[in-house]
Amino acid sequence: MSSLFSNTPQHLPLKGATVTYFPDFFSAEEAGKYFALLHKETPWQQDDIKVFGKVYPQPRLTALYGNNGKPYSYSNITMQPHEYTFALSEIKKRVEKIAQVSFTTCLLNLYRDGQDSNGWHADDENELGENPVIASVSFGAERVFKFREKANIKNTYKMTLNSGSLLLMQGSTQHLWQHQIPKTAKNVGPRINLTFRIIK
Ligand SMILES: O=C(O)CCC(=O)C(=O)O
Ligand SMILES: [Fe+2]
Repeated sequence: MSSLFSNTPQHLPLKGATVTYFPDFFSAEEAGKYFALLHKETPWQQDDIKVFGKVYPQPRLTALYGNNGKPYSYSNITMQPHEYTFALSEIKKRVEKIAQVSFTTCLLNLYRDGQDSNGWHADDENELGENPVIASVSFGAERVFKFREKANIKNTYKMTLNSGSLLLMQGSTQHLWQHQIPKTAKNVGPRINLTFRIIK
């Protein structure tokens, strides 16, 4: 249910996880400005992923930024970081105030339309350390975001991530739950997602 004070953080009811949703972390004006800037200025790339031995183009575009030169590897892809832009540093500072950690790295995802997606996964790569803090910012089209419990994949939780929102995942979340952005047949516009992480 949406409350009158939608700026209030919402703690998601996921067993054993610590996930907090801030629906209006950025104003609509800021979100629109950042969406346009990042859409235009980011050197988007499309890597190939291997699924059950077959190679496919990843169903979205990505870019990696970092302040310690460390690459990030997942799904057989290794990405090298670009240096933070002014806009990304501004966003990083805002997010760090709430998350109370210093992030090194930001993975950007561009979902061009409803056919772009992100399959079930947990952000549990070794270089993220035990109990990673992951701060996920969304700009542009609204998309459905789903969680499922690893120990009981029928136990799912579905929400919509709106433009300007922040989703903070902490504690045991990545150990116990997976998440995804499913494809949608709806006619949706592009969406940009930023996930701030710490790579040791
Ligand atoms: O686009 C999103 O909201 C999720 C992105 C994500 O899960 C990831 O990049 O690891
Ligand atoms: Fe993720």
